[in-house]
Amino acid sequence: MKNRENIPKATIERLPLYYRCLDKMDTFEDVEVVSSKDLGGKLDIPSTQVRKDLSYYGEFGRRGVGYNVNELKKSVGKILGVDRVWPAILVGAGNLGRALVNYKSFAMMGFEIAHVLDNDLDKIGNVINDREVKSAQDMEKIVKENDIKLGVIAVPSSAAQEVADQMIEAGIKAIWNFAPTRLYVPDEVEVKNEDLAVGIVSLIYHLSWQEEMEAKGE
Ligand SMILES: NC(=O)c1ccc[n+]([C@@H]2O[C@H](COP(=O)([O-])OP(=O)(O)OC[C@H]3O[C@@H](n4cnc5c(N)ncnc54)[C@H](O)[C@@H]3O)[C@@H](O)[C@H]2O)c1
Repeated sequence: MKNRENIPKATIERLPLYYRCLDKMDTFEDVEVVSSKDLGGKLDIPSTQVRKDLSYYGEFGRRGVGYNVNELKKSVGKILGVDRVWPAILVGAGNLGRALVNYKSFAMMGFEIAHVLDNDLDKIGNVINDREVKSAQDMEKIVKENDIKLGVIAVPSSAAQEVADQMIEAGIKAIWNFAPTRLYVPDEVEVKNEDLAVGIVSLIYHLSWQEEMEAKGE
């Protein structure tokens, strides 16, 4: 395998797509062997790119035969680290937080929201998908006792930085941030921002552009 630092970001971002596709073929479609052309075809990725992406991590499959789906799924899962389930804390048991805690398929992606925290006394003690909402004041204790590295932020933007700081202080190393705000974190902490509004605004942009074209008769 190449030094991980030299692997292009785009390759790393395609790996979860390969993994999800291979998992679907393996678990639900009973596919045993797949070619790079067929795998790429399902994801709109050229076969040459599929082979190049995988070649960064080793030699998989056999020329002219293809990849064993189950073996490649396991290998890609191991590379991604989803061959085990990473426990996470989620802070903010509001509308979005509840939806995330109720989502059942995160385990397949290698993580589980193991603890839910909030600072609202009316929410602390409530149960969401078998998890009791705990006080955000207990964050450090929960993170340390359970050796948790992953945190999910589902609080309003105004509270997101404060929550991120608390998470980092407690020992969290990677943050999945749903608050539409930039977080300032030390270099060793990884942040993935999930700004849902950006997706819908770009769709609206296309709709309004189409309407403008229709109005002009183009
Ligand atoms: N609801 C959605 O569909 C949606 C979509 C996109 C983005 N978001 C973003 O997700 C975040 C949450 O949205 P929501 O609709 O669930 O809001 P919400 O008001 O329903 O829930 C926020 C929760 O965070 C808790 N909270 C606030 N400050 C806290 C703190 N310092 N420590 C611990 N808990 C704290 C509140 O008590 C509340 O339970 C927001 O940043 C929002 O912009 C939400």
